[in-house]
Amino acid sequence: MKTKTEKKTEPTIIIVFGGTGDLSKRKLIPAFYNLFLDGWMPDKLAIYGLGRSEMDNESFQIKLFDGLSEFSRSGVPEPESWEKFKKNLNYLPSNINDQKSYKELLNEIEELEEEWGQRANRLYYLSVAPKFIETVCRNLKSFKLVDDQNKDRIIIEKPFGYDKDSAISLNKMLQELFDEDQIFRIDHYLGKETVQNILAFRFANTLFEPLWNRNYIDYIQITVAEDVGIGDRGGYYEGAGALRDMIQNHLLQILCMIAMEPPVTFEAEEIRNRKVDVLKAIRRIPIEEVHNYAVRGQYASGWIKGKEVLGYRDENDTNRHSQTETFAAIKFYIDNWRWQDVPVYLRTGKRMQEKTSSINIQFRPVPHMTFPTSHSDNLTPNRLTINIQPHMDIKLRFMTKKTGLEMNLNSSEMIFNYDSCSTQSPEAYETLLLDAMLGDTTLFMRSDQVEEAWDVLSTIQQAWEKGGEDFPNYVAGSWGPEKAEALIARQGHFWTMDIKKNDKQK
Ligand SMILES: NC(=O)C1=CN([C@@H]2O[C@H](COP(=O)(O)OP(=O)(O)OC[C@H]3O[C@@H](n4cnc5c(N)ncnc54)[C@H](OP(=O)(O)O)[C@@H]3O)[C@@H](O)[C@H]2O)C=CC1
Ligand SMILES: O=C1O[C@H](COP(=O)(O)O)[C@@H](O)[C@H](O)[C@H]1O
Repeated sequence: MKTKTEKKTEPTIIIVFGGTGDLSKRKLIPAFYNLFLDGWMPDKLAIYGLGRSEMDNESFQIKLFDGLSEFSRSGVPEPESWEKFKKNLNYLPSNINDQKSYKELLNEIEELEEEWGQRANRLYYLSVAPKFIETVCRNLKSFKLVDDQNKDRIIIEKPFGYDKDSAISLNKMLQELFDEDQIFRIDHYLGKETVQNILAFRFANTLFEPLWNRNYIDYIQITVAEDVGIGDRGGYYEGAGALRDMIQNHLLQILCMIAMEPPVTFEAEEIRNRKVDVLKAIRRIPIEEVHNYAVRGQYASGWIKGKEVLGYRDENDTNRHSQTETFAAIKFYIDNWRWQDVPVYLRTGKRMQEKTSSINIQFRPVPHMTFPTSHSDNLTPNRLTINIQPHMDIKLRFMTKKTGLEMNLNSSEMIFNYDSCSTQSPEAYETLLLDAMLGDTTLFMRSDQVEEAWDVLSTIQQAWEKGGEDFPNYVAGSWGPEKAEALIARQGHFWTMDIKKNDKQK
């Protein structure tokens, strides 16, 4: 298997539908720029931003420069690097619904390829609302902008469908037009350094794998908490909610990486097969049982870090009686030999007290208490914490003797901290865009993964669509609704954010 360095990207033309949009400015162009700075981009490179807005190349470049200055991990571009990079940036006014635009795009691409004296790899990034995906794809095919004989690829942003049926139709349409290995369904969490590291941590060490099962693990928690609200994405979010926006993709994908069986090789299909096995094994929750397994919430106004913030219904004034959840917590079980009866708790929410994403693997308590109770007050079960962001580290909690003449116990931690690494972590989009250019689908979602993930959630979606929740039910700046505490407390478990006082071994 070749490394990325050995593969080296071939002459490439990148076409961003939605090039004037938020994602392009904040994530995509900064990612392309950093790949360029780090020498990953081919010498023959062109990036086309597409949108309806009227502007010329120069104003487009200025807009992107501002975006880079604000959002790129490398900060304000150095003049020399920027001058070199901006030569690759072009703007093409275009309307997705107008066939003339595809003809113009084809002319533009063919002229450039003629100038280069060769056919380039064409990478189409669909950074547009889901309703446009079909129109763009059908036109890419009919205008022969994508050719399956060449290394042309299409990146599709989330949300991928709205539910299982819509995802199946979307997949059907895409697979009619393109080969599966040309389709890159992106989930940016899979590009995060800390998420990719789960595979290295689990499968490049002998230490943890023997313990990684129901015999030693009591329960698993995955939290993705955000302190931001929905901002100006209300139009999209109102029709999505936390279940579709975060759980269906990011949290279930993290769960797959935690729970999957060891892959035999690091090949894309092998990794994707092992992940889809997990999704298939997740126990489906009967619709009448949903209230026992899943909790939803919506934020009211409150305070975050000393700043007063609006409630969801005020922030998103499209629906004053909105029943859209901005928080979701779910208890799952995975029905297989490794994980039978181990609860897996997922939770995510907006306007929570802090931005923090972490995975906690809670090990079982010791089977027998060797030490006298008076000396073991602090005895806590082992716990492995994988902090995804903003703190990036892996912590292993274990018991040690407290220094002194008595045999008293103390909880200690071993920490691997990414700050100690000599190289700065690339942004998730950098990893994923480079992989897409190289044709590596490992970190992208295959059609069956997406459909299976929707299937896992389908009864929850049905139950929640009926409405009936007394929203808003949590204050901005808290850790979500009280029911989320009860969901986990019922089994004597607790969310690790609130552990300080109660974290004693039973
Ligand atoms: N922003 C984010 O953080 C994230 C976004 N996503 C997904 O990425 C996609 C894009 O999101 P985002 O950038 O936020 O959206 P924006 O609303 O900011 O951008 C939408 C883009 O679509 C273009 N557009 C709209 N209608 C047309 C049309 N008829 N013809 C041509 N272009 C059109 C707009 O250009 P113009 O107005 O110039 O026509 C604009 O460039 C969505 O699917 C979203 O769900 C996913 C994860 C995070
Ligand atoms: O996909 C999405 O992710 C972001 C959170 O991403 P992060 O990398 O900042 O953790 C979330 O805010 C957004 O609602 C969702 O669409």
